[in-house]
Amino acid sequence: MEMDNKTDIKSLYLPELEECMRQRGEKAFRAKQIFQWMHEKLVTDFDEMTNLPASLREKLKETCTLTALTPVDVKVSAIDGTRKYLFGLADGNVIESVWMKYHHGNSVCISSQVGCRMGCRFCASTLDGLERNLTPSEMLDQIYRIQTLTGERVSNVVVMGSGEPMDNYDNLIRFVRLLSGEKGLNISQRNITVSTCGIVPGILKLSEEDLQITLALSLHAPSDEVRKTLMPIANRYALKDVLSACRTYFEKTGRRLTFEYSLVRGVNDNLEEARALTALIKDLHGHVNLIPVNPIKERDYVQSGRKAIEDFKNYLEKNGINVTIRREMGRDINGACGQLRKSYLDHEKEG
Ligand SMILES: C[S@@+](CC[C@H](N)C(=O)[O-])C[C@H]1O[C@@H](n2cnc3c(N)ncnc32)[C@H](O)[C@@H]1O
Ligand code: SF4
Repeated sequence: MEMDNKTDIKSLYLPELEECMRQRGEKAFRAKQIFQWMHEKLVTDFDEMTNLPASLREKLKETCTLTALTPVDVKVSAIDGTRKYLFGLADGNVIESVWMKYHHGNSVCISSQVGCRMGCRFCASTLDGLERNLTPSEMLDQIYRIQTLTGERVSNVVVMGSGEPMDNYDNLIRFVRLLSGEKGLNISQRNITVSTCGIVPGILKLSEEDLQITLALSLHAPSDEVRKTLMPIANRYALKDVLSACRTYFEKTGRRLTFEYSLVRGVNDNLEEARALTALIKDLHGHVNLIPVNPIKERDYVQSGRKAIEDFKNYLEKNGINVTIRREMGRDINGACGQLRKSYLDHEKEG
């Protein structure tokens, strides 16, 4: 966890931080104090760590970084209070995160990479490719900053913002363990969902981690043929292998799966596809989340009509599949994931 030869201490597990303190000639209990300042009190500056001697704070400033994202912009939905944050990173990159209020608590959707290299056809996050992976501390700090800015506790986290989490695997795992750790925000692993476009080795590895998180698979089509037209990753991993990996995840963890299915008019939304989808996942005990595709100006995909969406849902339901239509949160604030960042970058280029 070295950045510019400085240690990214917010990405360290407690025993690693203790070792880091020992190397600097400090007592191990200092690590506990610092860990608490970072992960419970959510401070953004070493000078706020008031129970540390000034000399240690200076030493930390010289040799360590304390990741703290800077809010660049926030859009608040007049419809449902959803907030979309644009955060600046230390290297000048920007990322977006979303805060949503549900009756069961507050949920944050975080980005796992700056951009994405997976190239899904309807997704704004991938239009400029992948810039870089986010560090564990940059993933955590999206939640920490939002909790501080809203003043409200976050109880659910979904890794469904820009980026493919399995393409940043080690940082993702560290992030999940720090976020759910007893000495951090202590968010239950059952309230953490990781969404993937279907990277088979990543899913299999995740099933061995002894984690209780929910796995969401971006399925989007019941056949390789249609899936390939929407998601280039389908050329690498066949559906039968992706679903077999999902089955392994379910068997190893006991966690029910979520299948995301973005409905695109005339592409994947007819009843023939609903039938094929039912056959494909029937014995996987999963839950289908239908997402009316959110059109982006760079592509010409169109959202399915209300009736087609309802018919699709009813077909699945009648055939024993647990299904919901995703409520469109923050419809009025540049909806699709990656779009706020994209319009910010385009504006910067023009300016
Ligand atoms: C942005 S991705 C991030 C997580 C991961 N990379 C994945 O693909 O599952 C989260 C979900 O949003 C969906 N998505 C992306 N762009 C969308 C759009 N314009 N309309 C509807 N859903 C979209 C993706 O297909 C995926 O199911
Ligand atoms: S849908 Fe997910 S994997 Fe596909 S380009 Fe967007 S962020 Fe990447």
